[in-house]
Amino acid sequence: MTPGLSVQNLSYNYGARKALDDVTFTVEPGAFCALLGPNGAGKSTLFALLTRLFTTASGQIAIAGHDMTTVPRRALARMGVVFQAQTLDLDLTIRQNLTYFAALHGLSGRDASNRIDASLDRLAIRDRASEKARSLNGGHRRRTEIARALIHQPDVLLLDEATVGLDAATREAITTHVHDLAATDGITVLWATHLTDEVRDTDRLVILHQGRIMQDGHAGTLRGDASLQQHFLTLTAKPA
Ligand SMILES: Nc1ncnc2c1ncn2[C@@H]1O[C@H](COP(=O)(O)OP(=O)(O)OP(=O)(O)O)[C@@H](O)[C@H]1O
Repeated sequence: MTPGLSVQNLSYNYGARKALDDVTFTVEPGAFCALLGPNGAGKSTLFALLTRLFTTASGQIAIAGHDMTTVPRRALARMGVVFQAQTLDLDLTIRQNLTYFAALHGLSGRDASNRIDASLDRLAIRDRASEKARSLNGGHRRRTEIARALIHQPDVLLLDEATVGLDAATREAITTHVHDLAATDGITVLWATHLTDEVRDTDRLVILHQGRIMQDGHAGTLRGDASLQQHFLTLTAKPA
């Protein structure tokens, strides 16, 4: 079966600093994969490579079977992205934000508006569609960004620290929404975080530390009898 996401032997340096060192993992279609790493692990660098903000001659990336180096437009077309930094136009309504994004993907008219409605429904925020983004709280802004990332019906959804700055209840709600996108809609999800409470035992888990993959498997199996928090701290603890 073609993986939803495939990363093979990916390395990246900032000058002399190695940010990613021979990173290899694949995510099966429709799986929720948590990419867990402390600050500086290399998650943002990996996202920059996955979204082609950066390119590297070292290693391969494929999105739903499309190679990022040889057919980048096809690969990018199959991907939805939610970046760490907020990217809505606060002076536009939710619907206007999504319509603008749809147009960038060549979608307009009834097709665009049907897809926008479906995406807003998926994140349970259609009733807020005519409000300006500025009037929404952080959780609803994030939901809008996730809805926007779904308009072109991607196979793979990448989220980089999507819950940053949100309170515990809102983090839980967003995490649940995104788990549902994998479980119900069959979207392959890569969820980058440094927060162990966002990872469920049934999730696929890739632990990244200092640019290298430390562990890759089922979260529940990897943590064993320890809490994931304890397990993660033991793996990534810096020597005093
Ligand atoms: N522009 C840059 N120049 C030099 N080094 C950098 C640059 N950007 C990142 N790094 C270094 O590369 C490593 C990986 O950084 P990266 O931002 O990818 O990690 P991260 O896991 O996303 O961390 P965070 O959660 O803090 O964003 C770190 O050691 C960081 O200091």
